[in-house]
Amino acid sequence: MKELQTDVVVIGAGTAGLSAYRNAKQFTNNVLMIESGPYGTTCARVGCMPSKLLIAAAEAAHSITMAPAFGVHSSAPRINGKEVMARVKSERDRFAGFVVEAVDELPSDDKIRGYAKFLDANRIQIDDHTIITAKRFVIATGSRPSYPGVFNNFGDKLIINDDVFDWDDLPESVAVFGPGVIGLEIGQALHRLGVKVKLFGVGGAIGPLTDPVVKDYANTVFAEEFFVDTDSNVSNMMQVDNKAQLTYTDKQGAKHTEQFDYVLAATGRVPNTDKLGLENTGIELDERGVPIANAKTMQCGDSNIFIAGDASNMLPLLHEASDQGLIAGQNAGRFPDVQPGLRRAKIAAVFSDPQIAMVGESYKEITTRLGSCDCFEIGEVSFENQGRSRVMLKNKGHMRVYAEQGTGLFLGAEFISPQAEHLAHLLAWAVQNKMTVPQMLEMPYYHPVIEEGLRTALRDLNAKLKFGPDIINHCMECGPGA
Ligand SMILES: Cc1cc2nc3c(=O)[nH]c(=O)nc-3n(C[C@H](O)[C@H](O)[C@H](O)COP(=O)(O)OP(=O)(O)OC[C@H]3O[C@@H](n4cnc5c(N)ncnc54)[C@H](O)[C@@H]3O)c2cc1C
Ligand SMILES: NC(=O)c1ccc[n+]([C@@H]2O[C@H](COP(=O)([O-])OP(=O)(O)OC[C@H]3O[C@@H](n4cnc5c(N)ncnc54)[C@H](O)[C@@H]3O)[C@@H](O)[C@H]2O)c1
Repeated sequence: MKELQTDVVVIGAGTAGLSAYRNAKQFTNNVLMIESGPYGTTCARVGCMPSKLLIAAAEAAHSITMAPAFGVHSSAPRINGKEVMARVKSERDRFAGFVVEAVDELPSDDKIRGYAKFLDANRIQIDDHTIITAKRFVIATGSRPSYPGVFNNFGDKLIINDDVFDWDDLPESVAVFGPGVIGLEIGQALHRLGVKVKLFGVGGAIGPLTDPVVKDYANTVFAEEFFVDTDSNVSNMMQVDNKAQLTYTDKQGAKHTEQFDYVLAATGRVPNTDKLGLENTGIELDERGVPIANAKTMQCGDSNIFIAGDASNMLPLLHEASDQGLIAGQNAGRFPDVQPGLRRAKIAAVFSDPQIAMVGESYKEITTRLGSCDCFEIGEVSFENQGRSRVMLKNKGHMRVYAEQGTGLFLGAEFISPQAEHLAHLLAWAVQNKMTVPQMLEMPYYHPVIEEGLRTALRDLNAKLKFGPDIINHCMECGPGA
């Protein structure tokens, strides 16, 4: 067994780990980074980037399908699955290649390959070849898909997101379990690329939404396009004749037994903290075995251990992994001088069509915090008659915006709409700048743009806060269809 000593060990070379490594290095040269899997990060290899590449192909196909509604006719799209997957993989490899190149440039003595496990609060063992004694640690081990054990009945027909991006061709049929972010994005993209998709969920949940009005709208709009049952009843899961077979009960109560080429488990992810030997460190863990950390410093209790990225189970998103890695890395580097870092306004976007976005406090968080005190108001807008959205034939969506009574402080929003990714940024900037609804209405709005829909929602909110007049339907000074 090789023995090493260092100041800081970063476990995991994903987005959070790389950020932590770089930032810890600002304070000490003695930083080691441990990685058990391939370099390249989850985001670039099997996450954000390949999923958006698949969605881009689906959007191309969908725009051809929609063209006749504009009077533009061509033959129906012919989808070549091999070419679709070839582009997804070659572009994905390009993105992941940049990360691998960056890792290659790091000093080779700083990088150790193998699976790290804590022996105690100052020692980790890597596989069966190295023991490292370190003063501080950053856990940046990411997350992995989690699904009920019964799914294993599908045998090798059960897949996770990673497997989709290994395909050389598109399959004929996929049953997707979990209409959360991954299931919705990949499920709708596959459907638009001509794959027979059935998307099954539980309890009516859809995407990350918590606002019942927006959730209901999203449920309806996706179910109009393809088979989505967010409150499904599925049984008899098994593999038969080299196919995944299951029985589901439809909304009319009829039972259907169907076979699929694959079942995609998109039923959520769990932090990779359960096999790290954390019980040997003395740090406090929550009921899921995830270290309890300070969200401003990423420090676990007052220990020498920090955590970042999906492993922290705070907000499993790329920009959060990067920010948390920065904070954890700097604090591990300069420990015991631990300082709070910048935590930005919350923002999340789902790249479905229509897109879904959440900004600031969610409906669930606001109602939990403020209960039924009537101290917040909700403004809303439908995008069905919104001018720019109708022009583009993208007029599907509903937005709800929340603000505090009395102060008019903008708190957050949940919505499904065209170009939600962009609206979400405007709103997140407003949350971070602690803007009030009247201040947001003082900002410029061009015409005709989707942002005019946001303005309508804010005007509605402003009126409900008693800061402005009631909203007028078809208001003339707003511009036609605004
Ligand atoms: C399909 C999909 C689509 C997504 N799309 C988006 C998106 O559009 N936008 C967005 O913001 N986010 C998206 N995400 C989420 C985003 O990818 C993650 O939040 C982010 O990649 C997490 O980074 P990380 O550094 O925490 O983990 P990772 O990048 O997974 O890094 C963790 C690393 O730790 C290593 N490791 C684990 N255990 C050990 C150990 N014991 N010893 C050594 N090494 C270990 C792993 O091998 C891994 O390389 C998506 C995720 C998925 C799955
Ligand atoms: N666009 C993006 O930013 C993006 C894209 C993909 C993933 N991500 C990140 O990855 C995280 C994980 O995504 P995810 O989609 O795996 O998880 P998720 O938590 O978003 O969704 C899981 C879904 O599975 C459902 N579910 C649970 N058990 C089920 C069962 N037995 N049968 C059917 N449905 C079941 C849940 O009700 C939920 O709707 C997200 O929270 C997000 O932070 C982000």
